Amino acid sequence: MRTAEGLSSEQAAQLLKQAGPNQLPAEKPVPQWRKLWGEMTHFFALMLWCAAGLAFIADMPQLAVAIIVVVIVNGVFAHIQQERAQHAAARLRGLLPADVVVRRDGKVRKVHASELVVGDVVLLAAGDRVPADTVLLSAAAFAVDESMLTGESAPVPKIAGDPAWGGTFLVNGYGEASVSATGTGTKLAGIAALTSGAVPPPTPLSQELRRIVRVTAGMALGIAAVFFLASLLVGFQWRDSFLFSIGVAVALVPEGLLPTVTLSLAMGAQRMAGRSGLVRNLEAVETLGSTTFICTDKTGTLTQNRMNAVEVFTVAGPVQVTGQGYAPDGGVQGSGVEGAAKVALAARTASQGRAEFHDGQWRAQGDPMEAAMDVLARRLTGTEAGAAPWRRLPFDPVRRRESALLGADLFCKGAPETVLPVCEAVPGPVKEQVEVMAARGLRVIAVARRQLAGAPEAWQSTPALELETGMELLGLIGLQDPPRPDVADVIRTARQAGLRIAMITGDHPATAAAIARQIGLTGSPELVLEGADLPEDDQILGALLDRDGVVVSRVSPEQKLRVAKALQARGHVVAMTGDGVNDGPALREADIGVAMGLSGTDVAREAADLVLLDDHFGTIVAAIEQGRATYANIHRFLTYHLTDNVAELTPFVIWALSGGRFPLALGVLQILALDIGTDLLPALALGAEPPGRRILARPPERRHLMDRQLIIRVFCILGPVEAAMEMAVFSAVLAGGGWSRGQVPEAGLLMAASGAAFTAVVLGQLANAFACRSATVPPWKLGWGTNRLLVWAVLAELAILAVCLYIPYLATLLGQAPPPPAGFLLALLAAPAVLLADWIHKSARRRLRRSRT
Ligand SMILES: Nc1ncnc2c1ncn2[C@@H]1O[C@H](COP(=O)(O)OP(=O)(O)OP(=O)(O)O)[C@@H](O)[C@H]1O
Repeated sequence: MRTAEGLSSEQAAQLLKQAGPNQLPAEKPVPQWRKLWGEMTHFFALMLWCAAGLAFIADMPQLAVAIIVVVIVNGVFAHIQQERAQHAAARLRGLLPADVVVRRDGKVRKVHASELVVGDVVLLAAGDRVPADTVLLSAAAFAVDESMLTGESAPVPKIAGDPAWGGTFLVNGYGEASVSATGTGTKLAGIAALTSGAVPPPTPLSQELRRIVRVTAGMALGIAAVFFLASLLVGFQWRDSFLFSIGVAVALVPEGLLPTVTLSLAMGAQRMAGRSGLVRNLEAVETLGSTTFICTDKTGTLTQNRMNAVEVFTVAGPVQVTGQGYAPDGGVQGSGVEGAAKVALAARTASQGRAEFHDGQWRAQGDPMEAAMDVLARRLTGTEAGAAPWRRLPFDPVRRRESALLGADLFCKGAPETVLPVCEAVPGPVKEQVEVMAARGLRVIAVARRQLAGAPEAWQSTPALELETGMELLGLIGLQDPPRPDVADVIRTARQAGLRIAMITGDHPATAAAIARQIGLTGSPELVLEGADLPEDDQILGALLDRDGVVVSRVSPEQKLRVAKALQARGHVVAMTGDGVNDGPALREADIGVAMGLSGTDVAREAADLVLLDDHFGTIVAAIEQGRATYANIHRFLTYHLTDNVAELTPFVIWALSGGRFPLALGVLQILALDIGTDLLPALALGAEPPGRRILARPPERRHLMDRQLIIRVFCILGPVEAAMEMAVFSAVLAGGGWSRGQVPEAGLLMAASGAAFTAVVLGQLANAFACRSATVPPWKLGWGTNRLLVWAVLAELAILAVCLYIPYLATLLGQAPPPPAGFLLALLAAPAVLLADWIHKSARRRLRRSRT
């Protein structure tokens, strides 16, 4: 059934129906109940379970039940958030490119990897992931990385007849292979089942969160113990003392924090995807936010990757080739057109990429530079590509050239520095001409030929380095690749955001410098380095590169890795792009490895944290913007949550300081109602805040989530004001009801006063939610309605407040009653009080910053 031409579409469709898609078996999903159980047995939850158990022992069943309800509600909520985040991550993974080149119906076509069937003939090139188990039909310099199957990282050479296993990566050469097993039938499927339990190492964000959990839990337990002892000393019964200490512990545990962080990251990731940036793990969103240095390549990222050969230089002189982009028509001006045609034909033979004519334009199939060679040959000779070479010596970034053997001839094209030295005679003006063309921003490719002596078979297995010697130089081709139109603006924006940018390219220094100048990337003074000249010492290298606008040309993948390490050693958070087969180590080493979705290799995508679906430099900056926004959001709702904790803890502190003479304003159940009732939705809405306009107008910050600014805001400004209002309202209602210090207030009065205190905290938090939207600007300047979700969330918060106050059963359970009208009016003041304090603090900070600068 299989022919060298591959299957027909009908055969493939039928086989696909029979065998099913070429997908690894889905990991056996963890049952929902197990996940839910996990949410109810993590550290915070265990603390609460203990509290509930102790409450039972202490004969407080109501409290125990309430705490259990809290654990369950919180667990379900966290579970829903995690599921949503995981679905979002899975959806994003589904967007990753997964096309495979096959022969079907006698034609070369692209199909989705999942559509492969046994018998398909796939075309593989260096950088590809082998899409299914295959047997090689032909192979040239074919070497695969099988480390995912065997753990062995050295590339394994393969020849025709050898198997190439699905999931491995082709790191060198090219070939054709026939699919022998797909999906669950592949070798990888068996192994994937074994390794699916592997746990990835913790990321900086998860470490930071663990730190916060440990600190807050430690604080909660410590303070609760102090309260327990204090209340015993004051003369309370152990049962009451115990009740207080549970209240304190519960008040200090930010229950909803972790799921809110996960969801916020997932939302950030989804927004990035909306702007063509795909993160491969959620935590990368946060790391992107703290990026300080971008190392970007040139072709396709800063330029359009629409190569066009505009000049051919032969010994007879330069020939200008006209024709816009890939437009079909084009002419030639200059002498020696015949010589130029010879150069073009040789370059095309040494290329695998081709151009196809569609909708009045040439479109690249494969490498755009090689497609440009095809267009050039068509323009100069009017001929289509002829017979295929019988052997290819594919491009690699060390040789920087590519050759093909056709009949008794070897045709070679590549970087002039690597082609000219292997030519027998290089006419004087050629080297000069390379510099002249490169200085105009052209990518210069040298083209050469060698006539092989004897029968071609004798050269069948001669290594590339031996074949590519003693050549005759045919000429130079100058290719133009215009910069992306908006890249200069993006670079300006990135600069405003305090990001440093370096161009790290494999191209010629003069070409790279010219493009860098065109797009305004070069710094002053201009610094253009060559890979070979980089200092040996890593510290000196770091010091040399640690500035804006450096161009490093002719770099090898190993040098890229050194650059990433050297900049990290200087304290930078480095984003590094890469698309080649050997870029994996540099991408993994960088804090953010960035791969290309359109032009990059599967190898690079596999190693990357961020995949640019449009290959555009601007997408990196947009992703950094979103990363910063997400970090700011986590900061926002952390500020919001912790402020509430201050208001929740204060009644206990005052009660303890007064030696138990001042009644307790809030009970444990009210605190739980605040934490998981009124607070959760506004916190979520803060996590969804869109990026602020000025988020890229600030320099990058590398800071802890719980930094000094947050601690001052929470514990010195917002928290104390909210707590002061709560206690003032509580005291006022008590006093209005005739209570005086030292007395035990009558139960109804205490409940009404407690209801007023509860109301004050909820309204204070309502204002706080708006205040937390910005760390510098008061909420009225942001516009009250610019985060719609927050408006809905505070409306829901008010509804929950009303339910907690006016549904008698619930109010009694919480230990409160609706406050009297005067108490209610007073509680309303909590909102403007928080806003006022926030405004004064922000203005003072602004003034301080101004006076400092
Ligand atoms: N297919 C090819 N055939 C021959 N020579 C090539 C080919 N591709 C690239 N070269 C040569 O090798 C040099 C380095 O190319 P390489 O692809 O490694 O650079 P790069 O890092 O991807 O460049 P950029 O930063 O522009 O994306 C090029 O400047 C060119 O001279």
